[in-house]
Amino acid sequence: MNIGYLGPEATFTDYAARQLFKEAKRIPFVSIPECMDAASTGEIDAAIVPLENSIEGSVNLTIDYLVHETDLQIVGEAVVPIRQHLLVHPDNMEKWRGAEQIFSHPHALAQCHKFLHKEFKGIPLENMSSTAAAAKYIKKHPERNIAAIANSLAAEEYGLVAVTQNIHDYSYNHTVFAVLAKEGHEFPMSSTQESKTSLMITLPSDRAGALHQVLSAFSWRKLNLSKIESRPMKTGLGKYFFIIDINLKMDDVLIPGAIAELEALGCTVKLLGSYSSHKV
Ligand SMILES: O=C(O)C(=O)Cc1ccccc1
Repeated sequence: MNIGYLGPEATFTDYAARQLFKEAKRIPFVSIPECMDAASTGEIDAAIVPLENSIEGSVNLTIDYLVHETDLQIVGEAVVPIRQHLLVHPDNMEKWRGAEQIFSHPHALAQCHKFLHKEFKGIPLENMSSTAAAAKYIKKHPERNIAAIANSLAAEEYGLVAVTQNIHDYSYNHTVFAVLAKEGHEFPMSSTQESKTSLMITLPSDRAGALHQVLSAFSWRKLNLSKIESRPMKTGLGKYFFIIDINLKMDDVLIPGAIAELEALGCTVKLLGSYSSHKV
C-alpha cells in the first residue's frame, strides 16, 4: 500500500503516517494539494494531511481543497501530540540567540508566537511548506545563522541541534491528521478510539432560522456534534457552507434520517466521510 504525505521526511504528517500505517510505503509530496491530487488519480492509495490544530484551528487549505477540488473522502483520522523545538545547524549552536531569520510551516510559527515575540522580537519569520522543509533548508545553509521550528524527528533526520525544546505556547498542542482516499477504499487501522461522520452542508439562501433548523435535525435525534465550522463558498461575500462532525459512524437510520430532513429543508448535504479516530 502506498501512502502519500506532506513531506519531506520527518514532518509531523510523516510521524502520523508512520504511526497509522506501519507496513505501508510512504511517499512524500511538497504540498497538500499535490498529495491529494495523487490520491485522486490513483497514484497513491491514500493521502495523509493536517486538518486541524488545537492552538491554531483548521488547516483551511486542506478543508477547501477537499471540498472544492477533489472527490476524496475522509477514511480515518489520527490525533497526534505536537512538540515544537528550535533547531539550528551544529555550526551555529553557540550563537543561535542571534539568529537572523526563523523558518517553519505557518501553523508551527503561530503555535510558538509568544516564544518568538519574547525571544526573537523583530526577527523575520519565513513560511515554508512544512516544518521538515524548514529543517532541511537549515541543514543546507550552515553559513547562515538561521533556525527552524520543527520536531525531534526532523532534528535527527537533518542532523540539527534542538537548542530550545517545547517552545509551543500552550502545553496542550495536538493536531488532527486526515486520511483521504477515493470512495470505497477500506483501511485496516489499529487502536480505534471513536467514530465520526463529517458532513458538508449548504443552507438555502436567505431563510431566517435555517441554521437553527439544521441543528434541530441533529438535536432531536440526540446526535452529538463535535464540530461546526463555517467556510466561505468562494462565490461571494457572506456565502458560507458548514462542516459538521457527528460523533457516530454512519448508521442505517439516524444519520440518513437527519440528512433527508436537511434536504427537505432545502439544504445541500455532502458526506465527507464516516471513519474512525485514532490517538497515536
Ligand atoms: O509541517 C509539518 O510538519 C506538518 O506536518 C504540518 C504541520 C505543521 C504544524 C503542526 C502540525 C502539522
